[in-house]
Amino acid sequence: MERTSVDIMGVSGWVMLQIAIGVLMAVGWSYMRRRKKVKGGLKRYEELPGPKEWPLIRNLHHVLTGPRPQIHNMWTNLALKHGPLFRFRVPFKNFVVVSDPKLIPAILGRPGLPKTKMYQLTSTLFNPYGHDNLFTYLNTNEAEWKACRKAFAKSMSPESIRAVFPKLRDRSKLLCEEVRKKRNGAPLDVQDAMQRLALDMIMLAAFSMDTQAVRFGESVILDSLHFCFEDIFWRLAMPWRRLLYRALPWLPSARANKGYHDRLYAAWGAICDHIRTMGPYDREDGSFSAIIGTMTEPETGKLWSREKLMAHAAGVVVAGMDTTAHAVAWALYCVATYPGVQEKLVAELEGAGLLATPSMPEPRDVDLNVLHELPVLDAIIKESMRMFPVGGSGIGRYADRDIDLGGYLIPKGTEVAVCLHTMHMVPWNFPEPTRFSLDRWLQDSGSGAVSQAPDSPASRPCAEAGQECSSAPGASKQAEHEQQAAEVEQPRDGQSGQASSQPKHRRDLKETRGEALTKPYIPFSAGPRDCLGQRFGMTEVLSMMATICGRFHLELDPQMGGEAGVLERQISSFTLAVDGGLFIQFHDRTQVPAQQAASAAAVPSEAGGKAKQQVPGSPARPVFSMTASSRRGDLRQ
Ligand code: HEM
Repeated sequence: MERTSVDIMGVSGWVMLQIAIGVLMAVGWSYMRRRKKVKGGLKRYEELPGPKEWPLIRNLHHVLTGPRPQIHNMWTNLALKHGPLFRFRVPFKNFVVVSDPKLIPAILGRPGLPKTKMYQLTSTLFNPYGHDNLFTYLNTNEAEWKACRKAFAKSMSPESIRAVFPKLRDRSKLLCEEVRKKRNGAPLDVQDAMQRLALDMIMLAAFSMDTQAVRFGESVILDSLHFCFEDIFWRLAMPWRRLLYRALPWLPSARANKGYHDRLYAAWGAICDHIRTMGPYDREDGSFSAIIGTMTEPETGKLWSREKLMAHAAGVVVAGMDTTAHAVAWALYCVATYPGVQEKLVAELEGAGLLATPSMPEPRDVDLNVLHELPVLDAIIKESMRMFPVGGSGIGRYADRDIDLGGYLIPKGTEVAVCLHTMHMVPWNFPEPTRFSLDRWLQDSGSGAVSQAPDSPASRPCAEAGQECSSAPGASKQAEHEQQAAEVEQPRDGQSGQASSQPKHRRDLKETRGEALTKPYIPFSAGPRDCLGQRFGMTEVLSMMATICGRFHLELDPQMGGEAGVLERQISSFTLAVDGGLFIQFHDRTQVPAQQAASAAAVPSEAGGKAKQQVPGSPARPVFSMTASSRRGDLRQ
């Protein structure tokens, strides 16, 4: 058949014209839509600064390069290049990364943004039934999150902490005895040792259960947790892994995977049984067991099911153990590594009667009041949590609607990351951010005595929020309960028109809270989803540090390769950690050689600065460790 001149490859000119018009209309519609959205003066997401994209994979190469997952460093380095608000895209996911404190209220405040779905990936750690817990609920408007947050907050009150404090202190002393007996002077993996101590502490405080992990025997919870954490990361990298295990359950790795998960769930189950057998509980009992053991379903009034109890009990153990352990491990690293820091701390502990010496092998017991009077220790912990925030790689939120962030229109569906490491390590938030400096947190009265600077970046947010969280573990925190309750009961956006009906102190809290949210120092996050256990966690960290540093002189083990070696081996895991272990030598102060004691007594005027050089090639010592990576070996088989 003869074709007309406008026939192209068998398609008539008329059809071609219609397609062309269709394409033009689609382009025009999308252009108009964008124009309409950016009408309010907002710029488009695509206009945000950000790293150069490659075809198809976009920015994925940034994640895939490098020997270890160091998401925190990646975000910080990109922020240094592209500024406090930048875009980052991988196939099928758009991110925006924020390190401008002024933008935090829109993300972490109220109404703020919900947590990203990534949090729910961790639910396999807590129970096999898919129940959520405080950590994995995505939205602050979920009734269950509100009820749990309000109820659990009671167990973190100053009175509850005071009641369990002797147990916490005695457990730190037990760890010190074990190390003295078994590993004096030998390299100790402080990540492992502090996980053992933090596990014992949370189990004793929350459930009155004694896991005796500090005895350095086998720990089912720690071993299984390490494996199950790793499984989550492997599932992210290889989403088909779970299906493969289901399809081929006889594979050795599938069997190992199931075995570790089963053992973990059995351990959580044992906690639930213990909670139930300890009941019935007194109405006045503020312990975590009592609170969680009496939680009921709002519809039926029945006690929580065992499965749900398991999700929440496990959630508190996991959230409270790994974070505290790594916070202490990093603080010990700072004491052992940065010049002048240990000497300043020793002088302070000696002044408070907390230093062991050959003539006084058992120093005074740490108590809550004395912990409050140790500004140098407090500053060390704060500075260490600034440079090494354990929730380092980020607080993940999700734009559930189009939002205005810093004058840019962030489209619905974008992942919004507030990386704590980036917040703390960029010069627009902290001058000379890579320098470890206690002076950020201390003021000198002129007489040589130091105290906490009243407007230090840490004290401001807590004091203003009425929390006194990180600096005053034993202080009276009047109205805290009401505040915690107010947080979950009242919206904080000031839009609801309910403000005038609230009691005055609640309104004050609400007003100051907004400002506190714009502070750059947020190791415990900020806003309604900030850390539930921060008061308890800081009490643990302070008492562990005072007890350990009062009894041991610390030295970073030469195998770590000094500061550079440690920084190179950092990994963004559930918490910011050191791959392969963080080895520090613990030298008993009651037997410190004379020459070391003399150097410890010399207090330099300025603590901080660059790390000491380690002596290479020191003699090999027995290594006391059950490091994450040695456990990881199983998984790679
Ligand atoms: C020094 C120790 C600790 C640090 C640095 C820390 C840090 C954090 C951070 C950054 C978050 C926010 C996580 C996110 O949104 O992605 C968080 C949440 C949480 N933390 Fe902690 N934490 C510590 C100790 C504890 C302790 C001891 C407990 C319990 C006893 C605890 C329980 C929780 C819970 C339940 C949440 C979730 C709260 C919610 O979403 O409503 N934490 N923590």
